[in-house]
This record gives sequence, C-alpha cells and structure tokens, in this order.
Amino acid sequence: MKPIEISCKNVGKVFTVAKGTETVTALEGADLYIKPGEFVSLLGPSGCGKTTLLRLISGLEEATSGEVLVDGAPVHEPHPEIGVVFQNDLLMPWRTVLDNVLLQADIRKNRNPETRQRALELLEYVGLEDFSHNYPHQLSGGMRQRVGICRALLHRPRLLLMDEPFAALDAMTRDQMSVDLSAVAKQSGTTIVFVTHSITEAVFLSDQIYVMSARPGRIVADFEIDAPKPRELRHRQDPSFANKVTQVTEVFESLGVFKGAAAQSEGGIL
Ligand SMILES: Nc1ncnc2c1ncn2[C@@H]1O[C@H](COP(=O)(O)OP(=O)(O)OP(=O)(O)O)[C@@H](O)[C@H]1O
Repeated sequence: MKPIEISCKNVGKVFTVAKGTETVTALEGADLYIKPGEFVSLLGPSGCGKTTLLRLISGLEEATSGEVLVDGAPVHEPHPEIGVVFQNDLLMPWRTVLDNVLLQADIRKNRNPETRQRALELLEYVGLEDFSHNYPHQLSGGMRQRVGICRALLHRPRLLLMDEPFAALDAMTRDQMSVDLSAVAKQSGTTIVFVTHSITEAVFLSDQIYVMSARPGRIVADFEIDAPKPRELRHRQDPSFANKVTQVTEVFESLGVFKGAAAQSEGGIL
C-alpha cells in the first residue's frame, strides 16, 4: 500500500445558491502539499471551507478554479482507495459491529474469510473484540467512532479523510481517541487529512497543520510538528507542544478569530 500524495494549487470553490441567483465563495487560492503518509490537519473557524477542501480532495466535488492533484493527476471523480470518517458515525443500526465494519467488503463484493479476519483484527486493535456481535445502540459514542474508523480502514485505504470525527465526543473520550488515532496513523502508514476546530488536537496529531482564515477560506499559515509518533497525552506538557499551540493561537488572534479578555470586558452590558 503506497500512501497517496496530494497537492492543491491555487484552488477555489464557488457555490451557486438561491436558485442560481447568488454565489458563495467557500475557498479561494488554496495552496497545499501533503506528502505520502503524512498526517495533515485543516484547522480553522466554522464555515471557512475545511469540509469543502476535504470534498475537493476526495473527488466528491470539483474545484471552480485551480487544480487538485492526487499522485500528480487531476481529480475528477471519487478515488476508490479512500477511507472516510465523519463527525456522525453513520453506522447502520440493523447491522452488528462486525457487519458494519464489513460494509465496504459487501459494497465491493469481497466479503470472504480474509476480509472477515481483517475486520476482527481491526476491532481487536481498537479494543472492541468483545463487541463484534453487538449493535450500534449498545455502544458508547467513542466505541461507535472506533467502529467507523475500522470500517474506513478495512480496505487498506491509501488516503483516510476525517471530518471532525471526534466533535461529538466528551473531552476524555476525545483525548483517548486522539491517542488511539496517533497509533493507528503510525501503524497504517496511510496519508491522513483531518478536519478540526481544535488547536490542541491538531498539534497533538499532525505532522503538518494548515491554518485557514474565515470565509472565503484561504490557507494563511502552516506549521510543521516534528515530535516523535505515536504521541501520548503527557507529551502535551512538553514546552515544544505548548509553544506550537501558542503560535497557532496567535495566528487566529491576528485574524480576529479570538479576542483577548481586555477587548471582551469593554462595553459593560453584563
Ligand atoms: N453545497 C453547498 N452549497 C452552497 N454553499 C455551500 C455548500 N457547501 C458549503 N457551502 C458554504 O461554503 C462555506 C464553507 O463551508 P464548509 O462546510 O466547507 O466549512 P467548514 O469550515 O467545514 O465549516 P464547519 O467547521 O462549520 O463544519 C459555508 O459558507 C457554507 O455555507
């Protein structure tokens, strides 16, 4: 499995809305490069075009300007070797955990002893070996997201796209999922593009962070994180981690996404 390489050159996306009478510029002049096997986060405020950029990379949506290249070739349709994990786990409630993981095998018509074995191994890897015959409603939110990750990894995707996969989880589960994902990323070696609003999550997980401005989304900064992987929660206490979080936070402050407490206390309506 050779992980996918991605480059976006001056990519823009304009949506036509209101029955064709108005347009929304979701993305403008986005440039980025993702090395094969890299873990990259797209980080930015709500509505800045993170999901749009992810959909352009996946081939589900076409750019209105610029180019999206996957392994050097322009993307015009969904790539077959992609795995996707969304904020909502989208598990099928009538399928068991194992059958949910095997969904991709059923769609690709290759359910066989080998894919079943791989599904069971993936479930064991994420600590769900005792739940393979349970149904989604019998699991916690974190467990369901783990099933979703196993399902996305079943066919050994060369690219894993994750759109705020932990957004609906409580803080402690989210921390554990980050640790688990760091290990999964290292072991699978696949290229991962991860959308998040969380600065600490992005710094914890990524090799590279692309910071996006508010709409129309532009890439305004990028940061390289070269800490060894897989990462553990205690690494968040390292001075280098704190420095990186501060640097990224300062970019958002300079963009006016975050305001200081002094600015907040002006006005006196409380
Ligand atoms: N299919 C669409 N048709 C029209 N406008 C769209 C469409 N998809 C996205 N947009 C608009 O494009 C902009 C960017 O949306 P997008 O979902 O990419 O942002 P985001 O950064 O992922 O947001 P969030 O963090 O809130 O999920 C928004 O203004 C949104 O309303």
